[in-house]
Amino acid sequence: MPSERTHCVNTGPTARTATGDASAPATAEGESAVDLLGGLDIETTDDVAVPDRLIDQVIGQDDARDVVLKAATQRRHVMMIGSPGTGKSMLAKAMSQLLPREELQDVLVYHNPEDGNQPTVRMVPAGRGREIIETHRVETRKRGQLRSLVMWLVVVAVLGYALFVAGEPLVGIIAAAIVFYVFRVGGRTQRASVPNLLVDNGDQQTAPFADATGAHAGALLGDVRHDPYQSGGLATPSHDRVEAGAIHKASRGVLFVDEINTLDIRSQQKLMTAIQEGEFSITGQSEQSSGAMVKTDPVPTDFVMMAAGNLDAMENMHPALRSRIKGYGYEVYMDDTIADTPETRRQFARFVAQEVARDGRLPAFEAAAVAEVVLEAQRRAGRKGHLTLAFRNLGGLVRVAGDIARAEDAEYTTRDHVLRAKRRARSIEQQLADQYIARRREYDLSLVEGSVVGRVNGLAVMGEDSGIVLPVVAAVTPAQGSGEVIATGKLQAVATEAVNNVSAVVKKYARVDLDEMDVHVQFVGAGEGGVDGDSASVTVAAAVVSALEGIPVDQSVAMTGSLSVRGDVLPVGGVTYKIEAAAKAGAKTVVIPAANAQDVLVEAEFREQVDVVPVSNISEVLNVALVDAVEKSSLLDRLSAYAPAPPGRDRNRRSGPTPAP
Ligand SMILES: Nc1ncnc2c1ncn2[C@@H]1O[C@H](COP(=O)(O)OP(=O)(O)OP(=O)(O)O)[C@@H](O)[C@H]1O
Repeated sequence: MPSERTHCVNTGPTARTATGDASAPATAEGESAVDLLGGLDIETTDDVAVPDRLIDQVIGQDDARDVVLKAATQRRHVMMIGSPGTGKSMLAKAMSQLLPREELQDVLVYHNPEDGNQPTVRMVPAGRGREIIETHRVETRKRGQLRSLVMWLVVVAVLGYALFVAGEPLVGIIAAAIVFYVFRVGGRTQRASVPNLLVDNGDQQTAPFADATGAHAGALLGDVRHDPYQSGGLATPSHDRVEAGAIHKASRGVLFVDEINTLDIRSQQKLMTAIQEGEFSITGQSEQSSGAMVKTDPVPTDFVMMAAGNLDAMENMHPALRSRIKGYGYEVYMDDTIADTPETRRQFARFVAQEVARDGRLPAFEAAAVAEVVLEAQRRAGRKGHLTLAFRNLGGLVRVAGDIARAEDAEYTTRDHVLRAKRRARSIEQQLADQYIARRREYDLSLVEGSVVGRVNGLAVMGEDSGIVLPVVAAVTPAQGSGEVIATGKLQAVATEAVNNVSAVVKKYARVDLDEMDVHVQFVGAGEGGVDGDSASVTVAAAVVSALEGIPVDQSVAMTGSLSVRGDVLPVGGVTYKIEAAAKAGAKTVVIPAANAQDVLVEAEFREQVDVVPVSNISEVLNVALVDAVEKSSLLDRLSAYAPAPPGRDRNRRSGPTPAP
């Protein structure tokens, strides 16, 4: 639960302008921390008010928020589909705060004297369950004490009679043992009269929230424990062995199941029954267990279901379960990004304050540190004019920065802490990519100087956020029969696809018939991962054309882009990370699809290192990548008839510095 905070600054549109170092430029584009905070007048996140209700803490996801608010009043189910860490479980918890608490009940399970294997169930208002149990316990204790007293009196009487009157000590001991046993067995009947408090809502401040993500059948549906002592009066009464499942604990509250498709089919079917009937009997889940004999009366399962997952989850979940949720509720797709406006920036400042409050140990963030988080949110969005909504990862950055500050006993988390955290909180893929780049340097695989025929520095993405330079080498030889595409390594399919994409373009202008040539393509140093045939197609095309025409490629140029059969360069993903990888590897120019120009948000340190050239068609790519030669002019002339380059763009007149983010 979020801690309550003093309300100091309204993160709404009326906030004033900040003072102090927050007004210093924080980005190369000259945006000050104040701008990056949407004009917020704060020194640290201590000055930012954190709302009490979770639903008010949710940033972005307007559709999902509306749905949750609506579903809470109507008690409808919700299915949320979207990327991890965008707030699905947060919204589910928020829903539990919105549902009325007054209706909560406790559930008690009683021994059934007529059939010990069918315990009876009773519902009482929340909090009453504990009172009932306590009353029963006190009564049982009193009766037990009286019983013990009586038992010891009888034992003493029996022993006394046997010893002093009958003179038969052995008979007396046996008789006393029988008395002792009879009283013990009787005592068990007394224990059986104490009910089992199956669902205890006594302390619930809000409607319950049960997270059944990855739960096994017993945890989801309830279970009856196995009893190894089933004879000799030692058995535990069956009602005492009954355990509630998440579906019972969530009754009148929220049952949250993330990655819903990972629940086994049988559990999904039972879940459906629980949703439909609003009650579900508890029985032992293991057929070999003595618990399997036991089945309680139905226990209420009147919960609101909040299911979540990614798109795969929706495809793989039981269709009937999906239709049940859909039929009695809403489906909502989570947003990945949100428009970057002063208002959303202020909300991001609140996000940092929320995470600091939630963690409870992190030093508050200075305004400039918050601005750096907003910058990172811009970068991670991968779209110009947007901020990422992948808050779990962004929260990770906040925590690492705060932890660094804490380790240094700093009073506040500063911009420098955030910058260091960004380096430290690299994903596995980023770490791998850096190792990969270092290793390639060692083996001299990264060639970023001079010119080579048929070799082009392509760019690829590992994971979601790590670029690598992936050179493509092509050679063209006359074919024995009809020409083939031959790729070395495991990337035959990728290479064939890329060459097929470019062959239409090549055929139009080439002086040789590509069908009569074998095209050899090699992705240098690539494993299976990282290479997406589509985004490599411009690279493959440039390598093949260079090899066909014998014109060297400038190795300081790296490129990415997808090629249409008409020769247009189409947008691809991960351009920012690719540009950064090219800069790290030492490239001087990066060719990207013009349509991606607005997505570029390169870290300041790389901005001066590379010249980014947005292009729209293959002739522009070749114009930039091929070194000046007579053959090049002839090639470009032939190409211009097919895919004319925009006027004024030639190798000596590139588009200038990195486009502003
Ligand atoms: N929209 C949001 N607004 C504010 N904070 C958020 C938002 N989304 C996520 N967070 C923060 O990130 C944390 C993790 O988010 P949450 O667990 O809700 O993600 P999720 O979508 O359920 O992810 P997963 O599907 O991986 O479980 C939250 O506890 C919260 O601190």
